[in-house]
Amino acid sequence: MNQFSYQHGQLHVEACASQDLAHTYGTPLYVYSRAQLTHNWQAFNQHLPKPHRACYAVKANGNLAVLQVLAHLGAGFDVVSGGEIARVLKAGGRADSIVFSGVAKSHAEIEYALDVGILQFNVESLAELERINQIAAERGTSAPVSLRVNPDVDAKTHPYIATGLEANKFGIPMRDAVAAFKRAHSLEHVHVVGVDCHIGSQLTELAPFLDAMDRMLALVDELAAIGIEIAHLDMGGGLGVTYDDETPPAVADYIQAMLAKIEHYPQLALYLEPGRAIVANAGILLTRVEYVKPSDKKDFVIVDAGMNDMLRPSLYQAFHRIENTSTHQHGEAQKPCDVVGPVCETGDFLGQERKVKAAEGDILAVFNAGAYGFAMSSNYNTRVRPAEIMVDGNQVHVVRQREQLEQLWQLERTLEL
Ligand SMILES: Cc1ncc(COP(=O)(O)O)c(C=O)c1O
Ligand SMILES: N[C@@H](CCCC[NH3+])C(=O)O
Repeated sequence: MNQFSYQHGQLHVEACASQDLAHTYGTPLYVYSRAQLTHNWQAFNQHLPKPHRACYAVKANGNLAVLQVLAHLGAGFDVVSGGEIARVLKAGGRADSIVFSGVAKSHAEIEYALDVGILQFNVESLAELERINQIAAERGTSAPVSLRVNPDVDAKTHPYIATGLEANKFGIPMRDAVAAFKRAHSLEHVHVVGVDCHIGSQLTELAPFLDAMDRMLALVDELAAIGIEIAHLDMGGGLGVTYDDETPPAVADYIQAMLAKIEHYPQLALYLEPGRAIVANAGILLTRVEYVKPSDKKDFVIVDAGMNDMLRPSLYQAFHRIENTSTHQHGEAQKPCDVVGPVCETGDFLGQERKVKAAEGDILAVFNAGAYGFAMSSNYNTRVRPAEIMVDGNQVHVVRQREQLEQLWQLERTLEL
């Protein structure tokens, strides 16, 4: 029997395999599935025939093996730093498939992106536009730019991951958009290829996407009327996944609804930047129970993964399903428990008020951990970050070694006062 399967749309690791993996590779441990990653990618790709395209948002999970799988499948990439460009290239991704987002692109990052020849800059302000033009001029070249416009649409998601409201720092306000495009059109060393927006992450309804698209298309019409032709309409990422009981639209419905809107725009290529929807359910986090500390109202299940390994629950009060993979633990606990980590913060928890029955040494699985899991990990509390492995059929590959405490300590010792 295959030890790795997909149940309820999520990577499922047989109990004995979880124990083996935890034993062999140590905990905390991120486990990714190549098959699920491939499946998720295909769901996007099959509905986006050329010239449309999906550019995977590297920030969700920048593991080189993950990027390599996607590069082999012909993915484009959405990046937000020079480091992410370097990773994509290292993993075999094509420079001319990269869109570069982010509000604070530095001189060095713009130079690097121009030198490797990316597909487009998603420009977030007039000041950035001028900087790109100047750097392109110094290099005797012209930069492909798409202007990120803030459509002022409520994405109905957690406020920290809503990006398309006027109050957010992202993009150029819609009322300034036409003037910004005129300016871009007039500059000698940039050429306008597109218009872009990204309204937020973990969206579970279609309406905000379509609302934003209507506003973007009205802008495309307005620009056409003054002779500025737009080739790429980049609608960003944001499609949500089921962590608990959310019911986000299916990928096919989401894409088809968008393509229907541009039916009468034969010149437009639709670009999407999915992150979470590609990797979230392709990953789990395995963690070992260190102690169980009873108290009157609830128990604390203290595990070896903390907020430095998996920040989402602490930062967004995000829900991740947690299961005990140890076979002797059947049924639900009598009392609710908080699954908490080793970090010295009260907000260091993976789950609260759960009914996880657990004992010291058990291995718990935290589901849907493939997106913004390892990617947001840190060395807080001078803790080492976990290893990452990828299962490919019944084969297991270590795709990032666990950091070693000795190395971390060594680094500390080399720091000079
Ligand atoms: C510009 C941009 N594109 C794409 C994404 C990916 O979003 P998601 O992982 O929700 O698909 C993000 C993150 O929210 C983003 O800021
Ligand atoms: N880090 C967020 C998603 C934000 C993506 C960046 N715009 C999360 O874990 O849900």
